[in-house]
Amino acid sequence: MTIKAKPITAAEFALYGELLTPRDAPTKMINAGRCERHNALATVERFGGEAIISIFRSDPVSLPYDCALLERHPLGSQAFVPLGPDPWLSVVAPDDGGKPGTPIAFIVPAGMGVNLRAGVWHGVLTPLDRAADFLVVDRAGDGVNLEEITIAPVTITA
Ligand SMILES: NC(=O)N[C@@H](O)C(=O)O
Ligand code: NI
Repeated sequence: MTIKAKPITAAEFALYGELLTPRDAPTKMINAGRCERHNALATVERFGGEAIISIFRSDPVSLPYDCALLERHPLGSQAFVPLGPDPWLSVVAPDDGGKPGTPIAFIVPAGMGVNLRAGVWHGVLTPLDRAADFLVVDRAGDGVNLEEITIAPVTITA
């Protein structure tokens, strides 16, 4: 199967999570009016455990990219915020009776993050073309919070 990567939109991503990017208008001004607070773009879901903040320093992939490994975190959400200047690839898939359905590949613009809600099938982190660092907020603690599945490779094209 081949799928074409498409620009991410809040509406199309809404089934899977939220976009982490400033809104059209700030929630409020803070710091004596010098700073816009774009508040609560997403919430950190966790079932037990605690929310942690990590940095993922990842090698890149390039398009066309054969995606064969999907995963989900049933006990917590997972947010990725790029620390570098490049666009990146976010692959998600609907749940189809406990298995991933047809994946969807989104191109996320430079500087924009995403929050994946708990239990959402996704491809592991995929910077595009250049290695990149991401700030990651997710859940650590007891229980199995990583379910991986190998699928028939899906070729993701530009
Ligand atoms: N396994 C891990 O920490 N990373 C994945 O969850 C990922 O989505 O990249
Ligand atoms: Ni993950």
